[in-house]
Amino acid sequence: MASTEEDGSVEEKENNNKKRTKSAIAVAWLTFYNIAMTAGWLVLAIAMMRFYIQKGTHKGLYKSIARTLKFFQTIALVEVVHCAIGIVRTSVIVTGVQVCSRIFMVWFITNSIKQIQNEESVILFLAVWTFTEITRYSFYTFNLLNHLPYFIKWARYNMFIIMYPLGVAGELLTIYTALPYVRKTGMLSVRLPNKYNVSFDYYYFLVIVMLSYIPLFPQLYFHMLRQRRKVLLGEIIVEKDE
Ligand SMILES: CCCCCCCCCCCCC/C=C/C(=O)SCCNC(=O)CCNC(=O)[C@H](O)C(C)(C)COP(=O)(O)OP(=O)(O)OC[C@H]1O[C@@H](n2cnc3c(N)ncnc32)[C@H](O)[C@@H]1OP(=O)(O)O
Repeated sequence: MASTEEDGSVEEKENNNKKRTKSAIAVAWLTFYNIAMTAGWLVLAIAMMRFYIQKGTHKGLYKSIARTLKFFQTIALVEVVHCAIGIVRTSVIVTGVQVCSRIFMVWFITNSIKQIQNEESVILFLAVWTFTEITRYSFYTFNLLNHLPYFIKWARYNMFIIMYPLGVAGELLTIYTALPYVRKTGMLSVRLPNKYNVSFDYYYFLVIVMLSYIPLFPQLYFHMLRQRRKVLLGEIIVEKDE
């Protein structure tokens, strides 16, 4: 009996150690990831500001930062994996919609349709994304290091109230501007007849994507409002009790 209890406690200790090691690895990875992403988006912010100051126009700005943008935005797919394996407490669906819609904007709209790259709406969503991501990743980094300045927390859970609609406006305007080019060129579309007997019209697909913002965006926005209430108002209640 004594030996079983002893075994049990050894096993328990081993399990606890494993859990601790796993979470330490997860914390180390997330810290590295968030620092790298903060740096990446900071590089983008500086590159955009430098371009504008030097050239005095936004024309050509997208092209100058395209590579860095594609790299850091595509890497964000890792965040869906973070949720799926449970190292961050966020919904796979919410994160998936957020990340995939961004990747879609970058690769299948802005990168594929050169004629729209100099539109003001592109600069609008780029500026909004950049500000949001610098705030978000630095929030996660400082939070993981247990040294979170209040202004970063405040910015993370307040700025989205304006930034989210602005970013979405920039994205929708960009897709809208792309529609005539897509229709004219028939890009990424599959016409009948063909040997697989399938057809796909990218123009109508984009119309559906635009319409899908109507049910999906409010869900993301209300998710963030709930997070805001949890983090900001929750903390106020705790402070009052203390
Ligand atoms: C095929 C084509 C498909 C097209 C589909 C089209 C439809 C699309 C419709 C909508 C489109 C939206 C487009 C987006 C536009 C913009 O981004 S505009 C710019 C403004 N944007 C924002 O403000 C973004 C706001 N959104 C987000 O922050 C996220 O994307 C999120 C997923 C919604 C965030 O939510 P969540 O992670 O749940 O909230 P948090 O409070 O930040 O975190 C919760 C907990 O998880 C921890 N955590 C999360 N990530 C990390 C991490 N990287 N590292 C460490 N920790 C992390 C976080 O600390 C929290 O933990 P706890 O404190 O323990 O709760």
